[in-house]
Amino acid sequence: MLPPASASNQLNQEKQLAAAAALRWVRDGMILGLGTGSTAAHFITLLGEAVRNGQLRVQATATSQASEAQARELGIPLLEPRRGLRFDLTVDGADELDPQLRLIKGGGGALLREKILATASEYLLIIADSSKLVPQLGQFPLPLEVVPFALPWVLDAVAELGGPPVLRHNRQNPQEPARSDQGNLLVDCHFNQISDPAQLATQLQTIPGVVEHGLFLGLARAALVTQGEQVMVARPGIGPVPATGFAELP
Ligand SMILES: O=C(CO)[C@H](O)[C@H](O)COP(=O)(O)O
Repeated sequence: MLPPASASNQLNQEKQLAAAAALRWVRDGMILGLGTGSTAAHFITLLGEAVRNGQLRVQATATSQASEAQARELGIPLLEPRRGLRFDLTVDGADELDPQLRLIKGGGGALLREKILATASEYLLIIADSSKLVPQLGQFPLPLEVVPFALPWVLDAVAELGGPPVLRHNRQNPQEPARSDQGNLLVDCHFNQISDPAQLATQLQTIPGVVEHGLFLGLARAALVTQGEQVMVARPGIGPVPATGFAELP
């Protein structure tokens, strides 16, 4: 097994390769959704270069304040939310994806805006390193965005569902809870194995005070997952097979 530093370098390289492959799915004139996290950040960097070089003219909306700041700094034209706004393509990372392209997202705390943009997109393309593809969801703790007042009751309800909940803390200031861009709390639920993601999603949706959960079901149309140096493409229930490059959108 690789030592941790080399393993994380390798995963970072895989993220960069997946991001570079995703750039080839972007067409001139597209309206894009920009994801959040380290893999999405690689994509935004490459997109910014393509915009600066005049290779691509696009407009975009970001799924977090962090991604928005990065895109603004790189000169990517940004669109505010408005009625009727739809995205041709949203490119985002994931914490876990299974062979049906069901996802766990929200490790970076942006699950609410990520789900809003994914739902408003014609095409959600996931980019990921090889560690993210799993046979069954649940090893990665499932994030919830929770209204602060509701926290105690949400913790009780999630514990009853069999996913021991842990309130996420601010990395810079561990005494404080982590907050989403909306000012809500984040709770990570340790289910370990999620045998029926659809049933769990329904159960979580009915808990008052849960603003959103990190299960993304039926939203991803394709995923670019790098294994070593090879970028693979997976579609729900199909693949992964080596990605061939251009014109992957149906
Ligand atoms: O859902 C997310 C943020 O809320 C990210 O897409 C997810 O956490 C993956 O992050 P990374 O690309 O850094 O591994």
